[in-house]
Amino acid sequence: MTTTVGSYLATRLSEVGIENHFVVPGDYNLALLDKLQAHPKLEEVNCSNELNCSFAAEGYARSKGVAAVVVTFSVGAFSAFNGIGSAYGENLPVILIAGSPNTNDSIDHNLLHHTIGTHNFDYEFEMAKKITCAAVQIKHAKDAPSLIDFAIRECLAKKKPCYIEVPTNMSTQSCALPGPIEGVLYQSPSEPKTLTAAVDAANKLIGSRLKPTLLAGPKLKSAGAEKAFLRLAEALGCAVAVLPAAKSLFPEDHPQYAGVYWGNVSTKKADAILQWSDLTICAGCVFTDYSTTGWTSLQPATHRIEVDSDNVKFPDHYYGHIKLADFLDALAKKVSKNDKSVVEYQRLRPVPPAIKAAEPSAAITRQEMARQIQGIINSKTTLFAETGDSWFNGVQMDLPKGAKFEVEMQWGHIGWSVPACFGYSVGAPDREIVTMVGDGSFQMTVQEVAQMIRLKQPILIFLINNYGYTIEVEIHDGPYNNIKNWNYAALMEAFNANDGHGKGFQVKTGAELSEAIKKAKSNTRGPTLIEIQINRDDCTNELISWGHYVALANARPPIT
Ligand SMILES: Cc1ncc(Cn2nnc(CCOP(=O)(O)OP(=O)(O)O)c2C)c(N)n1
Ligand SMILES: [Mg+2]
Repeated sequence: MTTTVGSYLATRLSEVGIENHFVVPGDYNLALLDKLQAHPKLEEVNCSNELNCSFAAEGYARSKGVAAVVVTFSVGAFSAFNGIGSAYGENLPVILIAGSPNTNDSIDHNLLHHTIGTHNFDYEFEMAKKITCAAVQIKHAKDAPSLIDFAIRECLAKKKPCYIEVPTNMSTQSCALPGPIEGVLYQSPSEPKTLTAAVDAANKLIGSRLKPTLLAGPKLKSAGAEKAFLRLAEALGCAVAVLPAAKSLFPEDHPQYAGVYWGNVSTKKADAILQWSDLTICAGCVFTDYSTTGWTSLQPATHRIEVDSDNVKFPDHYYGHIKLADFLDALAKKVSKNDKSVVEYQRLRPVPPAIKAAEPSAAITRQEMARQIQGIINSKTTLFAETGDSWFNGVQMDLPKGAKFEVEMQWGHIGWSVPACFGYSVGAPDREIVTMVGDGSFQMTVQEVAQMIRLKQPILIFLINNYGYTIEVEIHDGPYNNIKNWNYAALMEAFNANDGHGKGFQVKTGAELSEAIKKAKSNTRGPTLIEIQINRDDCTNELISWGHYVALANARPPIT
């Protein structure tokens, strides 16, 4: 009894939890697409192009935990590489599957279409190795089971993308049947002796400091350590802040929550309490020029314990092969309560300003826009914040219990949010998705709104039209930040054609915005795009300040 390479791959994708795979067909992957589509528990989702396809898979992995994107050789894969770069930087297990030339062609020394016109067809595989944790080429059917299992196992264990190249004449070839999926899912546990040593060292250091705090980072999610982090927070009883890319990973209605720590553009005075603290346990944190506001907010190493996905770093010790959740849980069982930082935080916590509704007929402002968006966020909302001033508007939103926040701050590809929220929604149709995206970003990946119409997704898109690349303006302005304006709301008519239910509104006042939001709420058969026209310089003061420090960091002279 045997199976085929294509069916083997389909079985494995389904067994790891994938129900929808994102595709753009091409002659090198058609036979494979047939095999995937034939699987009773797999349903393909078509995308408009491979860039959006890879971002849709990246978004699906955010809601489902793992994703697959299937493209054709070179012309497809090269665009998909961008979303794979995002998955790598954002720690998301996305399986990139690329159709490739017939295995006889390299032997016959043929030149082929969809290649760079040489006899070497391995360049894509070589490139994929650089941006994935595992890359395999299936050149012989008998190797398919081991190669597919290896690539998927690495992808899931490391929470990084992998690459599986399937020649066009391989999908229908016979190969051995798959064994239990446990052989792919198995991951070695934390090394017990090292775990105990690290927890004892942490407990001792925490006990030696007066006012410890906790900082949540984005890797908490990929490590599945959010609950363990909450347990440690409640065992220690200290103030808890989150990095911007970790917003919503700790409940914002929790009495210990102290805001988003982002240097001098932090929310709720998170920067004050962390700078007051003499030790911060940083769990799953990623400190970059953007997340530290141009390196202005990184605490001294002597004040940090850095708990990463599989290791713990102290100022003077390193402990490897420890899973993040195991360490947090074991430490939660050891630490004594020390609530000094949360007591101090009660003194520092700013009273939220009461933002009054603007004059309904006045020209809409960013502040009025943010006030009204805040008003629709509920426990079922997943808020997507695109690169741009949307980052700062999004980070400042208060999230009720259950609300989630998605941002792509590591890779930062403008336009990510449109295909990503589309893919996320395929994986989590019960979530109410609200996306904040600027006009410049929207122009990059707008086509996937048409796919939202096709799948009747009631996604609400706030398109902030400030007539250009405002985030870039605040970092470093020039003529290149001016873009051609579109009639964005009118796009929905074009995308609907004769069978769609997408709605588009252009709003210039607070009254028009609240009316458009009402109509969006009743549009359950498709997406609603609300284009909000605001002044080019009407941005958050946080963007201006952050942009200033990032520009300074970019401008550092070369070290001679
Ligand atoms: C693929 C890609 N290309 C260029 C950039 C650089 N960049 N980052 N932000 C921007 C402008 C974003 O403009 P918008 O979306 O209009 O956002 P706002 O800041 O709200 O105006 C650029 C051009 C980028 N981040 N990603
Ligand atoms: Mg803009």
